[in-house]
Amino acid sequence: MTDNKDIIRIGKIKYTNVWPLFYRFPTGRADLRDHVHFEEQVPTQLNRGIASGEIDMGPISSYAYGENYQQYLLYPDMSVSALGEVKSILLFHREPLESVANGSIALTTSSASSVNLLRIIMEKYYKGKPQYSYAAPSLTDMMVQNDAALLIGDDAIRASWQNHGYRVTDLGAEWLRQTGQWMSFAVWAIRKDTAERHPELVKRVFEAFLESKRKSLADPAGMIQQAVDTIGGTRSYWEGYFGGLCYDFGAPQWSGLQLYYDYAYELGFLPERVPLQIWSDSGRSDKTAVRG
Ligand SMILES: C=C(O[C@@H]1C=C(C(=O)O)C=C[C@H]1O)C(=O)O
Repeated sequence: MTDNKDIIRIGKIKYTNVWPLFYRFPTGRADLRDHVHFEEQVPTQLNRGIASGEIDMGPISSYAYGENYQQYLLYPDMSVSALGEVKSILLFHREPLESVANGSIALTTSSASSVNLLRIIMEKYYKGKPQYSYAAPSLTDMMVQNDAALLIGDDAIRASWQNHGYRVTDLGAEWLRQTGQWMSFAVWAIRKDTAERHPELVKRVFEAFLESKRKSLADPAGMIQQAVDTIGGTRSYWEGYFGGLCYDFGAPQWSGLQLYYDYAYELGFLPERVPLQIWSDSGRSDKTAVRG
């Protein structure tokens, strides 16, 4: 039985990319209604919130899991991943990447996974260490004093619709080109102490997320219309956007993400090799599969 006092604080990424996992989440269901509370923020805020314990679980930057994996487990079967083009992880630049690699890049303050994916790509494949600075996500302002700008999420989507005249590199496509691998940008992390304290509720929330994913992807019309109404663009744009992302998290995604962590470790961004600790429905960490 779920204790009446049980409540789980769930982070929600403030971008359209996570909608399938939330759009049909059965928030009003009797066994969830008083037990889940959502906090909507950009990824870097959620990364900090879950690390400090203000949030119990939810999607965070995959890089943030790597920084603090000792404290977390990962739900299987849910992520924001792509094999190739993402459409919302975009580097805008004036010159070819070979020259950007020795130039200056403005980075959105909302990202951790994509920022470090960019650093990996620059160092490993373009042999460069550009000068990085953080900036608010405005393409026009970021390009005033820089050779390139990294945007993610809806900021990247909106910028891609501007008549900006820059070259655009989709980092998911570039990662696939260089490695042949998947990339997972967001993973669903649960604090281990939460999984231990509320095993039943953590299982119920897992099933609720999967229900939302299944229903949203099977019948995406309402979600797509809401994206058109709130962000803009056409129905066919959003069909292509949601269709190009993958919300699964299994062996193919694990292998791409493990390579990303291995490179981040090799280049000295992360202090240790990162194991993928997957939650299993006992909710107990001692029964949890460890990969990597
Ligand atoms: C696909 C995306 O993935 C995101 C990128 C993240 C990051 O770079 O840290 C974190 C979560 C995801 O929302 C996107 O934002 O468009």
